[in-house]
Amino acid sequence: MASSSTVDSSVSDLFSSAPALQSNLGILSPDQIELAKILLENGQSHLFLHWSEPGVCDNEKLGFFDQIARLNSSYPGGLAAYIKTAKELLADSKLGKNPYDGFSPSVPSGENLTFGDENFIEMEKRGVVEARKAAFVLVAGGLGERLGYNGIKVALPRETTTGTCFLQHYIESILALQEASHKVASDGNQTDIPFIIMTSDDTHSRTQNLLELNSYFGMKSTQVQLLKQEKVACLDDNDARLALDSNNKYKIQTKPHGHGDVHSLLYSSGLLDKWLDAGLKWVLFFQDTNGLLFNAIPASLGVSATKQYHVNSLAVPRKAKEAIGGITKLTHADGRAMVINVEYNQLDPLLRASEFPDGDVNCETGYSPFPGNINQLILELGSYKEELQKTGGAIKEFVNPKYKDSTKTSFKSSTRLECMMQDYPKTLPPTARVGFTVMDIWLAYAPVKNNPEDAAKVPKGNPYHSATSGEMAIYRANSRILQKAGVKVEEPVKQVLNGQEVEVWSRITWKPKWGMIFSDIKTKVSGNCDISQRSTMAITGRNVFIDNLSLDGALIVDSIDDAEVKLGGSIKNNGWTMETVDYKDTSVPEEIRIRGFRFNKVEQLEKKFAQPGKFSLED
Ligand SMILES: O=c1ccn([C@@H]2O[C@H](COP(=O)(O)OP(=O)(O)O[C@H]3OC[C@@H](O)[C@H](O)[C@H]3O)[C@@H](O)[C@H]2O)c(=O)[nH]1
Ligand SMILES: [Mg+2]
Repeated sequence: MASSSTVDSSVSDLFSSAPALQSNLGILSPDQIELAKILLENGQSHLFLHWSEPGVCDNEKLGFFDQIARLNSSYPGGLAAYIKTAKELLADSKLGKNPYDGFSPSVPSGENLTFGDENFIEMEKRGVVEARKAAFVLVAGGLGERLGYNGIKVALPRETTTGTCFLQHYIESILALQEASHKVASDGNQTDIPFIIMTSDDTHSRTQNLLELNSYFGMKSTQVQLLKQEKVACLDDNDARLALDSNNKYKIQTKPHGHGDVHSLLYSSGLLDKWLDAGLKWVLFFQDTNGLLFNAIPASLGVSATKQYHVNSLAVPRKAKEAIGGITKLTHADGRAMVINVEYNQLDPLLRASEFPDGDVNCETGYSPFPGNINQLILELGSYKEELQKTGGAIKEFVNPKYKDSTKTSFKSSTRLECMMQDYPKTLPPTARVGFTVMDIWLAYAPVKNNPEDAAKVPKGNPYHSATSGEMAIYRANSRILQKAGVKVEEPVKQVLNGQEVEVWSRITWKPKWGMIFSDIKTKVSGNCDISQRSTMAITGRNVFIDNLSLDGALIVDSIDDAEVKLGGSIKNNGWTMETVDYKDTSVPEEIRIRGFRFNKVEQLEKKFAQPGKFSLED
């Protein structure tokens, strides 16, 4: 037939552009030949230039196509779509095209929450009611290059008073919310809150091991699910020619695609339908190392529910030039408008190119007028699924090549497309309800991103985002929350640790099940209580009540749920002192030395209540 012979001749034309591949067609399966066609049709014949004759390196050749098959299936639209988008974005980048062309930025207005006031307390209660209809998604595929820690970030201690790691704290927080939510549920719905963790080849097996070694920190193993993101192909030039690995010419170089992958992974996992069927309503996304995050979750979920937001981003006041994105209203000349994160490296040029000639600077409040994105997103499940059905979970991408010179014709090293989860709203229709919720930094945001050396160089007044500041922020938040609940917690002292000046507050910690929301915490505190600055207090039990307690030293209390324990009276001991440690001192474990201090447990009152009943400290 005429038509099939045309096809055949165009196919053989295609393969004649890569003779080394053509001579190897006999070792390839029909599927592999299809993949080869896709590559050739998209300008990738250079990949086969060095291929040896059949019989030599055949296993490597099959391995090459295994990798191509993975790269093709893990990207929405496959490699053809990846290469096409790459060509377009590289051309725009070469022209220096502004990604926000036609849009002018302005300061958006959002919901402001003040910890402890009536509205905040109401929002928290509403959030607890909603929590049993939520699923949590942690993006933890990043290497944490800025921190430079050798392990996975979620295994780092959130604080070293108890040594609880981030992942344990997140799981215990979700379980505490689940339990609190089931308690107030009127419909008898007692489903478990799903917890999804996005990993990558860099973090997957270590995350899995951490969970298994610790029995999932108390969660059912079926409640937790890991979704691994794949890396994407690197690009060598403006024609989007895929880059070969310099050590193995049968392998494509790959790099991470960014946290935006979480949307296509969720979409292709089939979980969204499952969740809708189970009556879920919210998907909450969060990042690997914010130890304060769950202080902000209940109230902001309450805001989402009250305002019926399809998208709610959590934000905090932002210092100019701080490495967090700015939430910005972008209005197009044609009338379109959206409220979206502008990433920290793009905010200054965008502002300078419009009505903000000074760029990214603080205003009279001492903060940038643009709220800082902490990348905690609450999405309404129904509209989320509808949107992903249209996009397949694809998120607007960007490319950031480092050019060799101003001709922008070659790169210093290969580049790749990237995407960010907070760019999800970019494709939403104008009818979507997109909002954001601003909270105090001390309450809601203390990420661990910077290594000690870089943290010490952060401009004065800007947050360090280090292991030191991350831990100190936990003590500050807990101290302030107890102050607000009526405890006289002594004011902090200033100390320099690993070259960073921080406030050192009393080392107060508790388990999420002790107090998840402020109204619960208030029921756990009564009478005249005071805690001195040099004190340590760790509560790991649930029904523990602080009542007329005066603490000057260290107090560690654990109890079973059926034990009701009163912490009262005057407790004084030598306590735990803080010893400074230099981050360069490799005789100290890495997770400790990056903090710049460790505890010397000189003396403490340690109590464990393992029997049901009512007790006080004297028992
Ligand atoms: O490919 C990736 C990259 C990153 N990640 C995860 O995404 C999270 C954020 O990664 P990074 O810490 O590198 O992000 P950045 O600090 O560059 O910026 C991010 O957090 C601060 C916000 O203000 C920014 O808007 C947001 O992009 C981490 O939990 C990381 O593990 C992935 O899961 N996969
Ligand atoms: Mg990053």
